[in-house]
Amino acid sequence: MIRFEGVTRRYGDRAVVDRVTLDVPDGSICVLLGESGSGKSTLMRMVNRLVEPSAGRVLVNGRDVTATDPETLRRGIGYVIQSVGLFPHWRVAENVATVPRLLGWEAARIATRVDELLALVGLEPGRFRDRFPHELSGGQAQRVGLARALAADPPLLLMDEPFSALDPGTRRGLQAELRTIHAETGKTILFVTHDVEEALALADTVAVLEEGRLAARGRPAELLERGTGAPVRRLFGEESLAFHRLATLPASTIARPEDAAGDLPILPAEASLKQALMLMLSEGSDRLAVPPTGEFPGGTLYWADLVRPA
Ligand SMILES: Nc1ncnc2c1ncn2[C@@H]1O[C@H](COP(=O)(O)OP(=O)(O)OP(=O)(O)O)[C@@H](O)[C@H]1O
Repeated sequence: MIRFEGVTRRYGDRAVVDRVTLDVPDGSICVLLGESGSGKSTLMRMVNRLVEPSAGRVLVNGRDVTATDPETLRRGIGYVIQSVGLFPHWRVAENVATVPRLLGWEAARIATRVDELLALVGLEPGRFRDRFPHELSGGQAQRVGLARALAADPPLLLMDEPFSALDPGTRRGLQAELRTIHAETGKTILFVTHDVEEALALADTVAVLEEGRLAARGRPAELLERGTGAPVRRLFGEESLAFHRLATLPASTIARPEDAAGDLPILPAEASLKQALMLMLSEGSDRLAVPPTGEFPGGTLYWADLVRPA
């Protein structure tokens, strides 16, 4: 779906993006992760032509983006940014309808679509469609920004640190909702963040940028395998690498296939080993019951087993 082919962007004699080659498959969430100034936003902005490459090519569906005029290109790509950028004098419904109006949809179709999208992003249409942006919390405004980006049903979404300004609880809630929306809509999502936990919570694949170069790439569990390279260790922190690795492994992988005896705290099978560790600490228990689900027959998770894969 998106292909970066040897993409470089120079400002003066400095390459802020340096020969990046990367594929983002259809329907996946790829997170660009790196420290401030590593070139994440610049790389992303070459997809919708807010920045042009100095060398190399960006292809969307096999087509070089420079072959499509920027306006047409952008109408087919949802874009969500940290500052949201809602029009302050337009109501929520008008903001969400920006692209459908540009595309000339009929009023009734737009109204239906707006309500459908507000519900999708967790805002009750009756309560929110007529509000102005200043009547929204930061988290609600971000939800409206996401609804607006999804309005014309673009197959591709670019999200540049969309949740960075939110408090941790709201941020985790929106991350979970983005995963649900992704599962329901099958969009291809390119997501920029400098937050390693956010990357692990969202990504199918993580692409690590360091000083403009692609320093590592893989599924979260692959990326954090023992023996991972220096850029990943630097970014995740040497001393917390093992802790982050637990977040990439599901509890079901190491639960012992035995019935939970007694009254143990319950952990869902799809929870990560990091969540298991947190539950053990908060409940003061060295065992957890993992109930059966799907293929998983159920079992018991032991503290002693948990510390081994880390
Ligand atoms: N228009 C520009 N002119 C000159 N330098 C630029 C320009 N845009 C970006 N840069 C530089 O390119 C580098 C990469 O910037 P970019 O915004 O892509 O990084 P980033 O990884 O997204 O950082 P952050 O997480 O802080 O947003 C930075 O050093 C920045 O100062």
